[in-house]
This record gives sequence, C-alpha cells and structure tokens, in this order.
Amino acid sequence: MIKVEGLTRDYGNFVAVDDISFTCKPGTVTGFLGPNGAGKTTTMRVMVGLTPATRGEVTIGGLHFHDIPNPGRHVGVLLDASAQHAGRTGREVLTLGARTMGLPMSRVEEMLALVALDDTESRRRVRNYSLGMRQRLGIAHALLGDPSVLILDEPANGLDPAGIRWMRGLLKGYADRGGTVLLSSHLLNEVEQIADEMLLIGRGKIVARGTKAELLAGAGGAGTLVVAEDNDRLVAALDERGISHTPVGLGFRVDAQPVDVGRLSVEKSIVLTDLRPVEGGLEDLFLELTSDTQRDDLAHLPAPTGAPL
Ligand SMILES: Nc1ncnc2c1ncn2[C@@H]1O[C@H](COP(=O)(O)OP(=O)(O)OP(=O)(O)O)[C@@H](O)[C@H]1O
Repeated sequence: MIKVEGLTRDYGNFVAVDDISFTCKPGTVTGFLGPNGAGKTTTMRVMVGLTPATRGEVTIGGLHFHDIPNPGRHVGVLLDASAQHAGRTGREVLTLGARTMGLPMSRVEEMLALVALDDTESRRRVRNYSLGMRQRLGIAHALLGDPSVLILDEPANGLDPAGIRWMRGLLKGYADRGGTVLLSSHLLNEVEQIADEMLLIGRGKIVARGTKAELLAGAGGAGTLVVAEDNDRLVAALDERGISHTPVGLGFRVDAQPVDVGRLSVEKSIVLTDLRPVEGGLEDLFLELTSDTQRDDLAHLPAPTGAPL
C-alpha cells in the first residue's frame, strides 16, 4: 500500500506538487495522469526518497522509502529509463542489481526473458539501446527483486504498440497476483484500459480521481445523443423537464445521462431510434479538467512562410 498524505513540493515560489493525498491499494493498478509538467515525476521522486517533500509524507507499507530494508525487494522503481550507466551492458546492469539485492544470478536470466531482451541485446552497451529497449531493461530492473509495489514513470514511453500491449498484460497480471502498481502517463488511452483507479493531476493538484465510470459519472457524463421517431415531441418533453439540447445530425445532443433520456421517452411514450452516450467522454473530460495546464493552442500558429515545393 502506498499512502500519500498532504504532499507538497515547492521550488522557490513555484509549487510543483500542491497538497495532494491518495492511496494505492494492493491488487490494483493506479493510473497517474496529467499533462506535461503537472507534477507526476516530482511526486514519484518524493515517493522513492530522491526529492525531499516540502510538506506532507509518503509511506510504502507504512514506512518511508529510506527506512525500507533492501528496498528493491519491496518496491520496484522505474523513473527514467535513460538514467542507467550508458557504458554497461543490460546484463551487467541487472547483474549488479541482483548482487546488491542478494538475489541468485538466475533472476537476471529470468528478467531478460520476461522483457524479451535476447542474448545479443543483453550484451550490448546501454548507450546503444533504443528507447524501447531501455524501457524494457528498466522494467526488468524494477521487477528484479520480486517487489510487491511498482512505481513506474511513463513506462510505455518508447515502446511500440506490441510492447505497450505486452506491458499492459504484465502489469495487469502483476496486480491480479496482489501487487500494487502506480503508473504515470500523459496519455489517457495508455492507462485507461488497465487502471482500476485513475488520478488526474494538473498544476500540482489532483483535479479528479476514481474509476473510469466514476470519473464520467462525476462529470455528469458527456451527454447523450438521441434520435426519436417524432423529434418534435422529444423536444417538447425535454423542454418540459428543463433538459437542454442542441440539434446534431438527425437528432440531438442532450445534457443528461442516456438512462434518464430513456426513462423520459418511456414515460411520454416516445419511440427512440437511437440512444447512446457521447463518445470520447473520458478524453474530453481529461482535457477539460487539465485545460488550464495545456500548452498547445494551434489557433495562433502562423502559416508557414517558405515557398511551396
Ligand atoms: N528541480 C526543479 N527545480 C525547479 N522546478 C522543477 C524542478 N523539478 C521539477 N520542476 C518543475 O515542477 C513541475 C512539475 O514537473 P514534473 O517533472 O513533476 O512534471 P510531470 O507531470 O512529470 O511532467 P511530464 O509529463 O512532462 O514528465 C514542472 O513545472 C517542472 O519544471
């Protein structure tokens, strides 16, 4: 169990992480989501004792990270896959890790096989690894000591689509066996498929949390698309209930949950020919909740000035 309580990290006048609290439970994958610079890495660095907290604390299994004996046997950490010694081979990195943790050398072979780094690749220096290979080595290193908690910062970074799917399966299986996983990403679709719980962070603050369903429900959903056999009667019924609606395609986008629109149509005996939630709800919600921290506004991008080729 990871417990974060009132965690704040200031850099001078700048508050990188602002009074956040959450727990990550055994048997679950928690997705830590937020745009660039939201405070995810800073939070994870504090968790593993690399950055001191300004206020608040983090405990893992009831202990501060630096009080955990032989921490690699309990907490697997991957913060920066490129932070390994570039002159060592992947095999050497894992061998040193295994020696430090007092593990049998067979563990190195097991981990290399798990992350699909073959014999030739494992004997190559890390400086010659692709980003995806570094990420695989980082995951192998995090899992080396068979820990019960995993803290992974953007582990899917650099993995190809098959690699991302492989990692999802790996982490899901790990959590199903009772492990605790905290996994950061700035990409919603990377985590929404495996995260049991999601934490959305923007400008150092947690702006939303819960399961995918809870997040959507908490935001009132993204609305409903509905088409009736007789749209005029549907409009009259919606107006009577004070439910706002805008024309879309053959029907309307309605500011209510599908179940409520369905109930209304049954009450008023209005035949519906289409009823569905507005798609892309979670993505919209994510962008909306973190909108003041987004950097990308293409509207002001000037047209290219170079002569057309
Ligand atoms: N040592 C530091 N000194 C000053 N500011 C820092 C320091 N470390 C982090 N920050 C700032 O804190 C904020 C949060 O950074 P952090 O790396 O935690 O974001 P992040 O959510 O992990 O972003 P990304 O998705 O881009 O990795 C950023 O504005 C960053 O510039």
